Amino acid sequence: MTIPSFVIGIAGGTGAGKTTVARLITENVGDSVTRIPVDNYYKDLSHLPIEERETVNYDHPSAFEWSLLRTQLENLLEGRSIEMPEYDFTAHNRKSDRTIVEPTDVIVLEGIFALYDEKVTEMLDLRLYVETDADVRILRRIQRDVIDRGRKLEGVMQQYLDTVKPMHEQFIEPTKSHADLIIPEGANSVAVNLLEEKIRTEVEGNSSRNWERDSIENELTGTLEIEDD
Ligand SMILES: Nc1ncnc2c1ncn2[C@@H]1O[C@H](COP(=O)(O)OP(=O)(O)O)[C@@H](O)[C@H]1O
Ligand SMILES: O=c1ccn([C@@H]2O[C@H](COP(=O)(O)O)[C@@H](O)[C@H]2O)c(=O)[nH]1
Repeated sequence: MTIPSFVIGIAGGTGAGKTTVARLITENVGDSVTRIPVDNYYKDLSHLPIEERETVNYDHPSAFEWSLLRTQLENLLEGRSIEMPEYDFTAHNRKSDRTIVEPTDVIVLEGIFALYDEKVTEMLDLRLYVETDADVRILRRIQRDVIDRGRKLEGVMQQYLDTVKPMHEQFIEPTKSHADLIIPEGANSVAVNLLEEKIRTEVEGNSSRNWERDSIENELTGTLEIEDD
């Protein structure tokens, strides 16, 4: 059983480069890392027709099932596997399938609201906010939403002006104050290299959470290790 030793939260606006930073800073730790997209915890809207789901404000905190995210993160931190929901951006809805996620040494929680909920934020060992100019972010978003998420340009522009931009200013940008580190211009190589090194060190066993992990494991196995020195 693995008790995660290092939990990282990566927040930032849409298109800021959160997923890219998450991938780059953890690509050298192989199977020791699990990525949890906060987007997977959008509420299940199966009871609404697609026309109504298209009009939901997905950039408001109330769009998320926070209780499920808290519980699942707690379970992972205590060494239990979870059934993580999956999300379909084209259908604006949760998928019927869930993914079994086993706890690993490093957990990366990533999403626009990764630093929003107090209880979730308390569970993080390192809080990052990726900061990228709004014009760069909207250009990236247009490209992604039209190509990968099957949206029309007019719809993407309207959604940006109606909800994405104002919610970013009201709710997402202020979470920057919860960050330990602000990463300018997304995946910049200096920040990526430093964070990569930090994560490697944590995986190799130097984190404070390892003390907690050892004691939980000892409790569970009923053993007590006495150090010689
Ligand atoms: N530093 C960067 N330079 C150039 N393109 C980038 C950079 N970071 C991310 N991108 C590109 O921008 C798009 C959005 O990045 P992504 O990491 O998915 O953002 P987010 O997860 O914050 O929405 C992707 O196509 C990605 O390849
Ligand atoms: O059904 C949905 C759910 C979410 N969105 C948009 O997604 C982004 C968050 O994803 P990023 O990868 O961080 O960009 C958020 O701004 C929502 O507006 C959506 O369009 N439809």
